[in-house]
Amino acid sequence: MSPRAPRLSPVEPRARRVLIVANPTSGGYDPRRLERIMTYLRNAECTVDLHLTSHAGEIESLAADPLLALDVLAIAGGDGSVNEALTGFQRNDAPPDLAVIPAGTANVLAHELGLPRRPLAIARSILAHRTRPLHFGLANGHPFVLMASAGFDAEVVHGVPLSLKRKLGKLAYVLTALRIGFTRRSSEMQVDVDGQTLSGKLVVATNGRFYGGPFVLCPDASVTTEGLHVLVLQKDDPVSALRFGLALMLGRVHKARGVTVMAFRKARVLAGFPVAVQIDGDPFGTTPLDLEPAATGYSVVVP
Ligand SMILES: Nc1ncnc2c1ncn2[C@@H]1O[C@H](COP(=O)(O)OP(=O)(O)OP(=O)(O)O)[C@@H](O)[C@H]1O
Repeated sequence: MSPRAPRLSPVEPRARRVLIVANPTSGGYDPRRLERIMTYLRNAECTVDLHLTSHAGEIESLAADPLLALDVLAIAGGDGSVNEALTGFQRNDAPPDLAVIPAGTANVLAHELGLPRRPLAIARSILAHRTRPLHFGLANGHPFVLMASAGFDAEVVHGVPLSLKRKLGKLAYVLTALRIGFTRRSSEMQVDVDGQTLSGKLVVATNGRFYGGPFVLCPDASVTTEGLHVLVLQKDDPVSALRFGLALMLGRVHKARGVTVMAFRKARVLAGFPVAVQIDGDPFGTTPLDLEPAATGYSVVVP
């Protein structure tokens, strides 16, 4: 028996044409969950298609297609897959609204937007088609929806083997941090923030509140509000890293000793020799790093 169609009031706007693009390699990919979402949508007379990616970069190309003719492009994947969609939208003059079906390793954006995980609730929110602006930042001109950072955490993102990430999920990051944390060479970075110069060992430009899942990094930030914040951490030795890690788990890292937090419009991160950079949980080369908010946001479906 097919699942019951979600009920909507007649006045609510409806999504009628939906394309779900799923990354089958993402951490929590579940084809049965997608099937159920599609059944709910079809029962509510919505035209829905499913496209499974076969390689990285495919979501970006699809999202850039000006002939998509969709109400909603729903990305079933993690934060990296959503990042690809935003990158594609940058080249699309009339992008559809974005929806996110959370299925990644950390899914920070799902926490930011308070997205549901149950298929019926996801289908309901897509059908109801209530949207908010999704603001994002630019790192060397490339979109990031959650954060861009340089230093130890980016080295971990660069160093975590994909097979370990698939097998252990978030634990793979902890093990990689322990593996490299005691032997790495730390580097001092200079951060020029709106004309002010700071220095530190780890620099995180964040568009949202959360980091690494449900952990609050910057309570004043929100992906649905314009603007970015930067956190500069003065130390990254193993003891300090542990202290900051514990503060993060308690949602107090922004108040920790040795951490500077500020809202900014333009920032530039420089180092004596190249330091690893990550955006939205994926490797993104090395410093220098130019950071700024994007001029406009895209519409994203919210519950
Ligand atoms: N079919 C595919 N094969 C290989 N890589 C893909 C494919 N489709 C998308 N990708 C890439 O996989 C990267 C990671 O995927 P995604 O973010 O969806 O999952 P994740 O890594 O488990 O989650 P998270 O980013 O939350 O940690 C994306 O940046 C995307 O470019």
